Amino acid sequence: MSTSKPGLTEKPEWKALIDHQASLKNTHMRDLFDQDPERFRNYFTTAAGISLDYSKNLITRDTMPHLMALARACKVPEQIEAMFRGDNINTSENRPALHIALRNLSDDPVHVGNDDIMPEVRSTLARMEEFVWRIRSTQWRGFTNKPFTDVVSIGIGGSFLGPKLVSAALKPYWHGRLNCHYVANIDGSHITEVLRHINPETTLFLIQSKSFRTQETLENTKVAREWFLHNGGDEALISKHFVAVTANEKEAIDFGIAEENIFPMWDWVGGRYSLWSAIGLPTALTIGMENFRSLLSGAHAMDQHFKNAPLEDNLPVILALLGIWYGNFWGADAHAILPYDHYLRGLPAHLQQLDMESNGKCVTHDGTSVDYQTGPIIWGGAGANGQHAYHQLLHQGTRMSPADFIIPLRTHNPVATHHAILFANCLSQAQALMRGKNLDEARAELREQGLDEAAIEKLAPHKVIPGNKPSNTILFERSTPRTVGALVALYEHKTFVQGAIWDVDSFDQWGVELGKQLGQDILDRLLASSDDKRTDSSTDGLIDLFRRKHKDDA
Ligand SMILES: O=P(O)(O)OC[C@H]1O[C@H](O)[C@H](O)[C@@H](O)[C@@H]1O
Repeated sequence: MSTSKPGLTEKPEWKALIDHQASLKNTHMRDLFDQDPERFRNYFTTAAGISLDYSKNLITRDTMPHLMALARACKVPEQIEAMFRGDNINTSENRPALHIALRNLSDDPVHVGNDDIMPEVRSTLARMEEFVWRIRSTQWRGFTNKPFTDVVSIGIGGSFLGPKLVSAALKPYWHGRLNCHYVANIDGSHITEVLRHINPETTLFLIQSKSFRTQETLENTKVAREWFLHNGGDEALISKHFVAVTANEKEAIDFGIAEENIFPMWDWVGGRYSLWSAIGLPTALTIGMENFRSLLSGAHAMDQHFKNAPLEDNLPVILALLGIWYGNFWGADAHAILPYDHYLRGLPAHLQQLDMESNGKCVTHDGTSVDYQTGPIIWGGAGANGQHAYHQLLHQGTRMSPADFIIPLRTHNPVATHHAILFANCLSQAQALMRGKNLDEARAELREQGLDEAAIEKLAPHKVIPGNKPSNTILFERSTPRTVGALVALYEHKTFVQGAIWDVDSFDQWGVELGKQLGQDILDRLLASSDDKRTDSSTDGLIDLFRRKHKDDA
């Protein structure tokens, strides 16, 4: 590494963690639980309505102090301050990352340069409020004067996953007549399937794109517009049915969106952090503005906790450090997000973008190549479904993937004893991962079933479950706007802390650009009347296949 400052792996705190990990290699978590009856209490903490049990981790009383020392050596507290202060922490794009301003419900200013951005944030919220009221109260109607029944949000990436997650998470709070649909993919089947079921007279389109340059979003918007014009609408009626959220007002206007129908976005909000802005309009339209403000208040409560709590009690910091512990010192490549809540089933997809786009980086702020692992592969899905599918790998596979079990204490839908069963499933999975089953236990179990000794010896190794697999359990009262807001903000800040330790820019995403550039060139070749350009034999061969097939079709 050609850096003048000592790199992360040269820090004494890093080296101390390597030694500490070596000292724990032969420790089993079940012994740690047996030795300390207070273990649950010692590793349980609550903030902003979210509780975290992190007792089922490969940690002793020395581990967290070591990790906290690393966080301090990496100036995590200073970096938290810098984020809240509005410093240009997105160094490659020379901008701040101020999603915290979008849910700043205090009277405190938030500055970008010398300007307080809060008046603009508040006035946008007020505009959203008025818009939501006009649609929901049916003051604003479709071109045949019928109230809207459907909202179609067209957007992708950060302009899709966040609002989709939150809208689904808060389904119990949907009230009124509005259905909400999302169109993201450039696969024509996506928009076709949505348009098939809606009526142009009663459909409102929300075009969601920070840049207003994203191919998928613009192409899908063109299709929606054509569909509208061919099904009773005309140019003069577009402004009744098309609304945009963007930081690029000019291109939205050029595209044909009426100026008064454009809600602002700002450079200082990353797409994957934007569900709190007007990008959240699909959510606000379905749950109402009061609930949307509660969502913001939950996130704000987590922001306050993150900003003010000591590192030792700081939920995002604890989660981040545990992730560092496994990714950098135990060789884990992945991290599982396992929501035991039907409404939160979109959380793994949202966190995939949040975490992998933020911390999937290989150079530090100053452009030096890292010599350590950065962001993990985020994966997961709803429990208990996953137990009947991929949990097998968690229990007996050779790879390490720490997991977050996420579950509300109470359900919106108390059906029979379902919630107790769901809760039992969640706890038993975490317990099984922690305890496992050793060879003696496997043998004893088979003996009880009456197997002979030869059969026992044959089968027992297959029934051994190593255990010692780490997990967190994240709990809250119920999936409400406030708790969902706090939960999503918790993961945003966790991601930030990890990026701060790895010294990467968590707010850019240059890696996604190359595919876009090459995609345009390939598209030109697919559609051209002839193609004699050559790049590499695989891409050329596949282009030829497509071209031949479409020539055959024609
Ligand atoms: O909101 P837009 O400008 O349309 O961007 C949509 C998405 O596309 C990009 O390619 C980025 O990878 C995402 O971070 C972004 O959220």
